[in-house]
Amino acid sequence: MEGIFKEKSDCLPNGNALANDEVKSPFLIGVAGGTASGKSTVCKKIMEQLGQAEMDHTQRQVVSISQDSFYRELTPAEKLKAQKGKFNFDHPDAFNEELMYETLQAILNGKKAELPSYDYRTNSLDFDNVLVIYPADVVLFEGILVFYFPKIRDLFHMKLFVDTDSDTRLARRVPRDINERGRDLDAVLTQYMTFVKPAFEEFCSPTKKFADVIIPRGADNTVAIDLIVHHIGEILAATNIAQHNNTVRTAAASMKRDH
Ligand SMILES: Nc1ncnc2c1ncn2[C@@H]1O[C@H](COP(=O)(O)OP(=O)(O)O)[C@@H](O)[C@H]1O
Ligand SMILES: O=c1ccn([C@@H]2O[C@H](COP(=O)(O)O)[C@@H](O)[C@H]2O)c(=O)[nH]1
Repeated sequence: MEGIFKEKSDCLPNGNALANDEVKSPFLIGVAGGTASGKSTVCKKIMEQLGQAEMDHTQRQVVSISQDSFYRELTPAEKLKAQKGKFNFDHPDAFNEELMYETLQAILNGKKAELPSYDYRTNSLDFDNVLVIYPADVVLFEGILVFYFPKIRDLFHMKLFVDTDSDTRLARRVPRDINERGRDLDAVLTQYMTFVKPAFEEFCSPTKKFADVIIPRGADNTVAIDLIVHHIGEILAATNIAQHNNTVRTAAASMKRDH
């Protein structure tokens, strides 16, 4: 997975072109929670309420990325295990921690990043479907273990934990994995009891204590989402004012120089 980062944001295609060496360092929000707790749905709602969802992705001020893009590539033997539902995708070792850290660092340094999507049917990264992350003002990073790795946890400016009861999560995971991830009922339940539930208790649930905001009931919690959206809106407004002031300063300096 070489070449994930592109050069500095001078290649930014939207109107927010950066002046000279100015770096667009985003506000990074981590969104953790158990499987099927509603992490992606919460991120989607936040994007929608900020008017970002319908925007072309090159123009967005808020972008959402998933920890699934950082599953490490499996050896042939591990692939065989995964196909039989016998590989533990809920253990921290299933992720490429170093790449995740470097990528988030690069994004924080205003670089464009290209992330593969994840194909749950083949248990592998899909480099034909790449999500290009342009420098943004707010970046949401969601996944089951985004608060597990201390080095990564320390990068977040704000940490949210989506706290949905485990029966509800299982009831959502079963139809989702069958309909969207190509699994059968038996495999979903066996994987859940063998790996997903024990790993949630050992690795994911203990990270709730690191959260700044816990969102009970996930996307149903409209009050919590409204408060978070309001906070992000204030960050974006402050960024826009700072960018405007910077543009005015640069224009004034260049007029003075030309004079
Ligand atoms: N509040 C909700 N009410 C009903 N279904 C939901 C709700 N939130 C999520 N879902 C459904 O549950 C499944 C998992 O949600 P998702 O947001 O993908 O969870 P996660 O990203 O935590 O795995 C999806 O099929 C989604 O449509
Ligand atoms: O190949 C794979 C990779 C991951 N999983 C399961 O996915 C969830 C994490 O995704 P959520 O959207 O947060 O549910 C994790 O619990 C893994 O068990 C998989 O089944 N196969």
